[in-house]
Amino acid sequence: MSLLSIRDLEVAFSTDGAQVRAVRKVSLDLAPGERIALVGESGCGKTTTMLAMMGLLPASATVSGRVLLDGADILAGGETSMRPHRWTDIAMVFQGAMNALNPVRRVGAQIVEAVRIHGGSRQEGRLRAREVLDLVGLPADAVSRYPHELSGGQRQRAVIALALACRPRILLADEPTTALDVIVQDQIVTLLRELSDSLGLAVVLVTHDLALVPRLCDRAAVMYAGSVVENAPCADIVHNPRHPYTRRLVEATPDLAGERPLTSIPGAPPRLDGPLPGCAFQPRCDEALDRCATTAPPLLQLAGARSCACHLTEVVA
Ligand SMILES: Nc1ncnc2c1ncn2[C@@H]1O[C@H](COP(=O)(O)OP(=O)(O)OP(=O)(O)O)[C@@H](O)[C@H]1O
Repeated sequence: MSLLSIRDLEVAFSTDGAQVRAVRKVSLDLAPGERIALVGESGCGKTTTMLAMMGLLPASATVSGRVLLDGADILAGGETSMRPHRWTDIAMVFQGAMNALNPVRRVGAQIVEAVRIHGGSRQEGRLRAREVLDLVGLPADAVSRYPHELSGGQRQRAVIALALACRPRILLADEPTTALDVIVQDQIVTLLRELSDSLGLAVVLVTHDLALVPRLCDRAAVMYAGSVVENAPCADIVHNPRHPYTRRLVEATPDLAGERPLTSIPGAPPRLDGPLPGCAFQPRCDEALDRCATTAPPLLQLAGARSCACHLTEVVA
């Protein structure tokens, strides 16, 4: 059984009389200790999918579908069913979190507080703070440092330590290396991989940078305009992509394009506040068939534990 399964997740935001359908029928599975990536251009629904898993969407959001933890739906009961699992089973490193640590509280105190909020004593909190700071490779004196006394990479390690405070089984990491230099980026990716291996921690990495994905993850789900258009083991995503959008993403990624010339993807993703007839990628796709403009392709299961939503794949299959 999967540790976490998302089934037919839909999220819409009400804004100025319009409905933004940010997440459309997304289904994902995560096994214990597995590492998956959600990739795609800005605005394709990655963060919204993560926030739905944490039960942290704003009041303007309407959510449907199921989020199953150990087979039980934790979305159906709203906050009452989500709260017991937030941070203790599923934790999140938010986008930009390293700059959102409380600037006037020592790092250790912030971890002690997280433990106490979840029922631990101050003494347990102090012990756990030392443990998690050690786990993320920070020196023992980091416990009494203020965030501004740490480097960017150290602050990101502290944020990861904070997320691990209540021993979650799943870590959602939203753009955890953005705004860090390439050497520190590499250190954070290595840290996440080592933590996942040593703690059996399942990881969902959210990134727009496809080059990061094979360095950390077992498989990747590519999102476009709120939907998963391809889901496959990382090696297949990078070396044998089936969806034209995935192919264009690989060709636009410096570290993955190899000998091929780098090409950007023409045009922009569609607006999500109106109808999307047919395949959402069709206006930017140079392989589109007539039916792509009118009929949305279903997400087809293919051999090799992969799936793809493209009429061309259907033709080949
Ligand atoms: N609170 C909100 N109210 C209205 N629209 C929202 C809200 N949050 C997100 N959206 C819209 O939902 C869509 C998906 O956004 P989301 O942040 O999930 O994408 P993303 O792929 O994570 O992109 P990024 O990497 O830029 O965060 C976008 O069109 C965005 O404008």
